Amino acid sequence: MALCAASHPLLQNTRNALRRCFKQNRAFYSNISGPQEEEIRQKLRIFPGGSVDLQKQESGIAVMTVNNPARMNAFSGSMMLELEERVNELETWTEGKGLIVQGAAGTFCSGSDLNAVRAISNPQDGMKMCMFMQKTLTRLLRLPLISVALVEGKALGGGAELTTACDFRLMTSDAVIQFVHKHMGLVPGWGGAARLVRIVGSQNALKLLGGAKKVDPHLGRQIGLVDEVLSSPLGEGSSLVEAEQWLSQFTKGSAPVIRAVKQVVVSGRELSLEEALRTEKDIFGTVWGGPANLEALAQKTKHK
Ligand SMILES: CCCC(=O)SCCNC(=O)CCNC(=O)[C@H](O)C(C)(C)COP(=O)(O)OP(=O)(O)OC[C@H]1O[C@@H](n2cnc3c(N)ncnc32)[C@H](O)[C@@H]1OP(=O)(O)O
Repeated sequence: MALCAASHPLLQNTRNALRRCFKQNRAFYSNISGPQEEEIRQKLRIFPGGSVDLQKQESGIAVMTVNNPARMNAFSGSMMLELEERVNELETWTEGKGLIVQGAAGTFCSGSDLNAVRAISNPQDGMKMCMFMQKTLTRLLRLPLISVALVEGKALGGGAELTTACDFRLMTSDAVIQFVHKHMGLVPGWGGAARLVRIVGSQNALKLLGGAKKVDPHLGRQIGLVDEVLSSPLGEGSSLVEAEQWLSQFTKGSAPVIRAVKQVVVSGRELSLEEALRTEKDIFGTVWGGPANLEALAQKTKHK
C-alpha cells in the first residue's frame, strides 16, 4: 500500500537531515537568540505602521503583500515582526507549493522605514535589526515553496534585498530594482549582497552595489537577476494573475513532489557536496513509491 508522502517515515529523516545541515547557520544566528532577540523585538515594536499580509490559496500558491503604501511599502519595525510571523505560518503550511511576494498599490518596497533607521542609528541596534532580518529572509528563501518576487514600481534598498530572498524575480515593464545602499552610506545587511553574488556573480554584484545602479527589466534579464518581464498592462492589477500563471508552470502537480524539488535545490545550493548528496538521498526516499510516483508508473507515463 502506498504511504501518504506527508506521513512517510523518511520525511522525518529529511527534516532531521536538513535541520542537522542548517545547524551551522543556527549557530551563526545564535548571538541574537534568547534575550537579545527579545530586546530587538521590543525595539522594533516601537515603530508601528503598515502590515505584511498573507493569503493562502487552494491552488497551493500563497500571496504575501508588503503593505505600507503611504511610505512606498517601507518596512516599519512592526512589519519586520509580522514578516517573521508570516514565515512561521508558511513553514507549517504543508499543502503549500508556491509563494508570490508583492508590494501593495503597484510598487514593491522602498526598504527600511527611514524614520526607524534614524531612531536606531547606533551600530549595535543596527546590527541586531540586520541579523533579525537576515534570519527571517534566510528562512523565507529556504521555505519548501517555489517563490517569486513580483516587482512592480520600485524595489529599493532592503526592498531590493527582499527580491533576492525569492527563487525568481518577475518585473513589470516600468519596474526598477536598485540597491541604493551606497547612496545611503550603507551596504546591504539583510543578506542581500551574499544572495546577489550567488544570483548574478561577483562582477555584476560589484557593479550593482558599487554603482547603486538602477536595474530595469532589460538589464535585469541581461545579468540574470530577472527571470521574466511581464506583459500585462500597467496599473490594472493583472500582473498578479500573470505572475500566478508564470509560477504555475512549476507548481502544477503533487505538493510533496514540488516541495521535494525545492528542498533538493536548497540543499544543493547551501550544503557541502557530501551533505547535499546525503540530503538528496533522504529527500528522494520521501517521494519514491509515493502516490505521485505510483500513479505515474500505473499510467505508464511517456515523456514525448
Ligand atoms: C538594510 C536596509 C537599508 C535600507 O533599506 S535604507 C532605505 C532605502 N530606501 C530609501 O532610501 C528610499 C527613499 N525614498 C525615495 O527614494 C522615494 O521616496 C521613492 C521611494 C523613490 C518614491 O519617490 P516618490 O514617488 O517621489 O514619492 P515620495 O518620495 O513622495 O514618497 C511617498 C512617501 O513615502 C515616504 N517614503 C518613501 N520611502 C520611504 C522609506 N524608505 N522610509 C520612510 N518613508 C518613505 C516618503 O517620505 C513620502 O512620505 P510623505 O508623503 O513625505 O509623508
